[in-house]
Amino acid sequence: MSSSPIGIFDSGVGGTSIWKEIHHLLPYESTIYLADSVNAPYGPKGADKIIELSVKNTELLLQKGCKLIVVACNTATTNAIDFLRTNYNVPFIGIEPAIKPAALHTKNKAVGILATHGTLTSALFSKTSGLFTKDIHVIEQVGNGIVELIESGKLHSEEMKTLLSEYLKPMMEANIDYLVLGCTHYPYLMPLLVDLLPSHVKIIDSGEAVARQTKAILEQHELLNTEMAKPKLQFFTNGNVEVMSSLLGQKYQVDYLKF
Ligand SMILES: N[C@@H](CCC(=O)O)C(=O)O
Repeated sequence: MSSSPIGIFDSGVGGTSIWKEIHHLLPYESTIYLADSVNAPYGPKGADKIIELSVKNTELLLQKGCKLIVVACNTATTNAIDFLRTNYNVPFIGIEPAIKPAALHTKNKAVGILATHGTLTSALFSKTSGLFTKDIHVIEQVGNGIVELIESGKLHSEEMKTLLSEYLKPMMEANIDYLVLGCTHYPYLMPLLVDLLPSHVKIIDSGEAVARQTKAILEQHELLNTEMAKPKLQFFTNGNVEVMSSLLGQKYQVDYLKF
């Protein structure tokens, strides 16, 4: 039904960066967001476990009546979206690292990508990357520890700055002019990254593209909400409510839910 909510899930709070883009583009759509923080990070887990967790989140969103599901997690998309699309009869929107625009626009022919182990080792990522980066130096970096720090409320910590400096060093040495953020937690690092990187480096993520794709698929299925009324915005976490509230902004209510 077109008035039903859009369901969104991530391994934790990171996907709220995608929720913000979706809500900005589609302000009349009701949404239900699930942060599976108790199981974060998904990145180091094997594909079978990531599929199992994605199924659990999907089934809960479907029980809550969602008309479309956004997998607001690169790791879950690259490992589980094919399984979800095959097994559930609802449209799914996924998110993948924006390697294509970076590869098309880099002048230095050098692009950095920061993502999880699960994303960088996935078949879907190697396929996309292989298609667009033949003559480009791609510096891949696993963001070990970043998601854990964000999930524990240490976004602006010294530990985070130290980790990021270490991860960006080889990229700066290779003179990258694009940095691709391949994890939905990472847009929250933007102020830190801007401080650490030279000003000519462009930092890109896929958030806006996901919002546009969500709109296009809703239109295609005639599922766009036609009522211009105040939407119902629900946020659930099985982890720390305060951490999520501080990232999202205090005007939104976050509830604890065991799932
Ligand atoms: N939100 C993350 C998941 C990170 C993790 O749980 O390791 C992503 O987009 O990949």
